Amino acid sequence: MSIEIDHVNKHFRDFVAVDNVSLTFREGELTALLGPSGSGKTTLLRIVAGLEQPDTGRIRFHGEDTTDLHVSQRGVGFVFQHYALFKHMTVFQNVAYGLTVRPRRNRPSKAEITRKVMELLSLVQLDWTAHRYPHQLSGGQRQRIALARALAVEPKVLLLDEPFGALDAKVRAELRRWLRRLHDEIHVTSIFVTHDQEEALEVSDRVVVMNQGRVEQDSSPEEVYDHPANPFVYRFLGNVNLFHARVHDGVARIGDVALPAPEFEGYQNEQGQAYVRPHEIEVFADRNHQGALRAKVELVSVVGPTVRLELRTDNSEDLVHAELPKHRFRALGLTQGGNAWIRPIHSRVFLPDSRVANG
Ligand SMILES: Nc1ncnc2c1ncn2[C@@H]1O[C@H](COP(=O)(O)OP(=O)(O)OP(=O)(O)O)[C@@H](O)[C@H]1O
Repeated sequence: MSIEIDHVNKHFRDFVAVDNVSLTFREGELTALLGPSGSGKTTLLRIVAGLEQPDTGRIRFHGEDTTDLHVSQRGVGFVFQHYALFKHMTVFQNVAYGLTVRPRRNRPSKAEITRKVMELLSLVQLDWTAHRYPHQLSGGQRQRIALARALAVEPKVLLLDEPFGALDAKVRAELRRWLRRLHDEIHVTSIFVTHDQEEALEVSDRVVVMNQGRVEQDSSPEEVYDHPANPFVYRFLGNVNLFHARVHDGVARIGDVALPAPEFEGYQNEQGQAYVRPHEIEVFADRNHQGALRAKVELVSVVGPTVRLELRTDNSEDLVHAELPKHRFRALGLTQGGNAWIRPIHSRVFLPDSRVANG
């Protein structure tokens, strides 16, 4: 079931929560809606679900206009961050709930419900918890049961709003890999709201980046990370260093370093900003590298196999963040408080009016 959001607007008093958004979610795809708090992700998801009405614009499921359909008629399944299971019901009863409350004529037989619930519980790998109560499960297990419950009614569309938001980092990471594998099995069109860029990049087929109610970028996870559409997306998807750059005839110059910027072929002497990720900064222990800038190592932090450095160049107020493998750091013999030489090896330049190119 594909979903189409067509020129949707939503205001709360004079606050614009969703600003003229048009998106198409393809059948069977898992899409992440990614953005900072307050960017309108949840509001958009609620509009798709039918829990909220848009001021203007239409929602279509598989080409059919559902804008005025009640939530119960849209065939959507939900999992929310705090989607509490019914405490007084066992896991089995929770998952069976959506089927047992159906009117008699649509209700499957008892045997059929049992078969279906057990099938779903084994899909989420929790069939052994069928007779437990929610308080006897971990947070991660509860969210998997919430997902099984959402799937029990065979939704055409699955909507997940920060489903792992309340869990600790390790469980979160495990569950998102699990969700990816599960989605590969069931292929239901799914929209997943998150403000965690790593989660979005790892789980989804497609990432929609939102900011202030608008869509900033709509592409594959690789594209969003490797080719951010604008400075907002660049900053939102991880740490970044900014350098002044002069763009001239397909070349971006950061100090004495010249980096190819073929998209700026034909541009003359434009001033822009070069965005350089910490792992795109080369670090040396000596000065014999063309164009390298001298910097003082202000902070060294070791994070597992990676070393993060904070450096200050002679003529910059801003710190430069660099990241390198621990073995490389050791081989260089750098020390906190000592000198280093740094050189950007890749950048993406944005001109002040947001004209874009790769370096
Ligand atoms: N019912 C409401 N009444 C008034 N303002 C609302 C209402 N619902 C949402 N908003 C506002 O609309 C904006 C967008 O909210 P929304 O929940 O969609 O953002 P979000 O991107 O999902 O953020 P978060 O990640 O914090 O949940 C917020 O500023 C919020 O305060």
